Amino acid sequence: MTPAARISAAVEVLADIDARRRPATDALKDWGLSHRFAGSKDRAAIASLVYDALRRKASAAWIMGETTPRAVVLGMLKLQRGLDLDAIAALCSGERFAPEPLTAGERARLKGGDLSDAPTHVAGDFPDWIEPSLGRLFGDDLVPEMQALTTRAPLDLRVNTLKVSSREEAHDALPHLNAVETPLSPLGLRIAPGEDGRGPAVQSEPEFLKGWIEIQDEGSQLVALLSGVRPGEQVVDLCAGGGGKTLALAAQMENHGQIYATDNDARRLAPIHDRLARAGVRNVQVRTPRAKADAVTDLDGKIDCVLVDAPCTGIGTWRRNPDAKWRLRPGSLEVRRNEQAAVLDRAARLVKPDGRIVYITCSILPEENDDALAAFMENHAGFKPVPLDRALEETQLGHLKNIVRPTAHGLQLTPHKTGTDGFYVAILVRNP
Ligand SMILES: C[S@@+](CC[C@H](N)C(=O)[O-])C[C@H]1O[C@@H](n2cnc3c(N)ncnc32)[C@H](O)[C@@H]1O
Repeated sequence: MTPAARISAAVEVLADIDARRRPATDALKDWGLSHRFAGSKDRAAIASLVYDALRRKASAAWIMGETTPRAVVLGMLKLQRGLDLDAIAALCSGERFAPEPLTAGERARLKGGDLSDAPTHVAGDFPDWIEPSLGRLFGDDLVPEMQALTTRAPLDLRVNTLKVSSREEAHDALPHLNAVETPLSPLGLRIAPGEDGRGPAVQSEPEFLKGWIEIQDEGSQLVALLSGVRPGEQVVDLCAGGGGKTLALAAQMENHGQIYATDNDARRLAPIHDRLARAGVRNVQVRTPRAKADAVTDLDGKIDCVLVDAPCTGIGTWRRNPDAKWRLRPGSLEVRRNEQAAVLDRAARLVKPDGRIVYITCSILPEENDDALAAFMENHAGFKPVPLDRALEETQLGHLKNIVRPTAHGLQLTPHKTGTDGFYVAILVRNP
């Protein structure tokens, strides 16, 4: 397919997403099935155009003065891909499979359109109803913070110290990936996104299959390190899901002590078994829930650290899931808030005196972060947040002190500040 034909295809896919209100992955898959002549490179390039258009949906429509899929793609080519008017006009030749030639109005918009008068939610490409909440966190930094969430994320790897002695060893074994060390996590390697937005097929590398490396955003690595889990502790990973954090905790504990990994959704937990085996983890007991039964009741009051990697809106991962932002609704935030209250309540019963809850989300909404903890502490007087500086020093992460955004009870990582996904973490200690 020509580059122009790929643009026509992206416009078609965006129209399908709009018309049928469906996730981008489904629309892209259907397009691929009904256009079997398109090769994998074409499909990747079209997906990349669609995701870039979703990243800049509001701002691209603003500079073009209309919200059609064609306008959004044209505006994105200017804003996200940095193409000038001539380059965009050359793609829109009207020839077979290429988009129709630019109209005079489109030319004028592509030449002169900018975001100087755009409302904040347009300049930052997010739904307007979350502006008051985001404003509470970011203040004057709101637009740059949200613009950083419209960029493409790199592919980060965590080096598994249960299998490899150092980050350098893993790095040197994978020279063809052109990875660099992550600046903040001592365990991370970073691969820049390719031109089509795709990273290399890391999962088929022999080193991945041997468990030397895991795919994990640097932010996720940092919040796991901040939990401060130590060899010998008793730990519950209450929302373990596929086990991303569990694996990181096991490596920090050097396979000593015990982690109980559970989740209320047995299907989400299922992949953890293979991942634990591959990573050489020996100190994790997976507690799969049976029917609705609580799988960790026997541990109440006995646990040093309960990790609550809470269900959340996932706003902090919008770099990776840009279509999620346009599907977010107040109702879904409310559902997540109720779930967060429920998991925190459950965590409280597990913690022993002087033990701690480490609360994590991949969200930047205060409602899911500080507010959730404030509500929790109102009902659980025995829990207090650990001061940020102390938590960072104790986990050898003092270098983050002037980079992260402190909040009332924890800290916020963001693409703008830390170059990571938007993770929030807070540590609450139970009275002795
Ligand atoms: C952010 S995901 C966890 C990701 C995982 N920790 C990782 O690092 O890959 C949140 C998880 O919380 C689980 N969850 C939601 N409500 C829960 C509850 N009441 N008890 C336990 N797990 C719950 C969801 O099934 C989901 O797997």
